[in-house]
Amino acid sequence: MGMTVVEKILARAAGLPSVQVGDVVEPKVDLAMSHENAALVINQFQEVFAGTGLAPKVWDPSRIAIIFDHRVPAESPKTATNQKKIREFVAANGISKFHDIRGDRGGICHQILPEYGYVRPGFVVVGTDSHTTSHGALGAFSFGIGATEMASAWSLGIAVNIEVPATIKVVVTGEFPPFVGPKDLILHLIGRLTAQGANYKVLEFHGETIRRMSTSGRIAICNMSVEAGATSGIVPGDEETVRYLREEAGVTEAIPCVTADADAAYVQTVEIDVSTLAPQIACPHMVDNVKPIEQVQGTKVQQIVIGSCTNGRLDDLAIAADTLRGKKVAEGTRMLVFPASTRIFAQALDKGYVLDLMKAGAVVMNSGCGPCLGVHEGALGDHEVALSTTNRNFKGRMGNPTGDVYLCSPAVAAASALTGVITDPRKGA
Ligand SMILES: CC(C)[C@H](C(=O)O)[C@@H](O)C(=O)O
Ligand code: SF4
Repeated sequence: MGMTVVEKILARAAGLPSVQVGDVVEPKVDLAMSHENAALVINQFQEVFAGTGLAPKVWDPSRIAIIFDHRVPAESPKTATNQKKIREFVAANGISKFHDIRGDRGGICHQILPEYGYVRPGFVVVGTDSHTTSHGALGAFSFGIGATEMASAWSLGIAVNIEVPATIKVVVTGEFPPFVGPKDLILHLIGRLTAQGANYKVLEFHGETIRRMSTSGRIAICNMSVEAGATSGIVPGDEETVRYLREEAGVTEAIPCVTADADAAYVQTVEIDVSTLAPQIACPHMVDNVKPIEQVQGTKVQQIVIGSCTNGRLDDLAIAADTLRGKKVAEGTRMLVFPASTRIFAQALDKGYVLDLMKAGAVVMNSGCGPCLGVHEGALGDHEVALSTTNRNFKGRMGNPTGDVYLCSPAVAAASALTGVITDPRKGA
């Protein structure tokens, strides 16, 4: 029997000729990522060595990545002290893939890993963040784990007790209509599968639409795969993956890609033709509460957010700038834009997008998680409504349990910024 991409990756990483769904394996980890919650991992890591008489030592400092992003710059002395503790640990252990609070190499972890070429096709990537699924966009098997599991990864270089997940094949065909894109595709898919529909499973993306899709779009769909409950999303590595890693991440060494066998077994196949897809909106307070825009247009919005690891890349900012250039954000609505990395921020400056957005009335914020999680900046007032390109709309997301968060594409967010109500971007075309 053939193997899926993830089965092949796990077999190689576990040193086995093959694996099957349900097998429990302990694959070697190629990259272990944390952000500010590395502080928790450090505590657990020290526990692992307590009483052994051995000095705590990470298995391979070149394979650990730590990125400050959730609370940058620190919003409180507590966060600043945590960051200080992590910085000291990084220095003491020689961890090289460290991204501190800096304007020249900062950003959200799920943007930094692809941007710096830290992730490659076929890698096993673990991260103490649920959206670690993002890196499936580069053909890696990449998933979120807890601080305790991460402490074992740091000490042993393996992911412990990994049950080989079943895989759902998602075949996407057709040409996106104008103002419809990868974000609408993934919202639609989550709506169809539901928030638990892919629990303990991998979403493996195929089809001509995926083959034509940029790495940015692939990151958006793999990023949100976890919102259907998936362990991970994965786009098997292809020419676009190699192009991205060479041209954008500057990778020079060979980039072998892992593909699925023709006779691989899938637990389910989902087919989507995007040529008739409308802009999709995830309504409060569940990501699977997805409706076509027709059903919610006209809803008044106080805060528009464009950014995050889902949609804070240059193509997303280009859509926003193209929509707002020479126009104004509606009175009574505020628009917050936060580029996913400082590199993207600099590119957006070069292209004039930042000035276009500022002149229109948007507030362009530093790169990081910003308002997405609701713990840093850009909180909602009581009973306010946000329309956001981020990936979660749970109660309290964006810092206020009485607020409502609607999720959408950059095209919808930008069109709505001009009107102050949820607006179909196709109408202005
Ligand atoms: C804070 C962090 C652990 C969390 C996650 O796991 O995803 C956050 O990034 C989020 O998006 O909710
Ligand atoms: S931008 Fe949002 S979803 Fe992404 S890692 Fe940060 S908090 Fe999580």
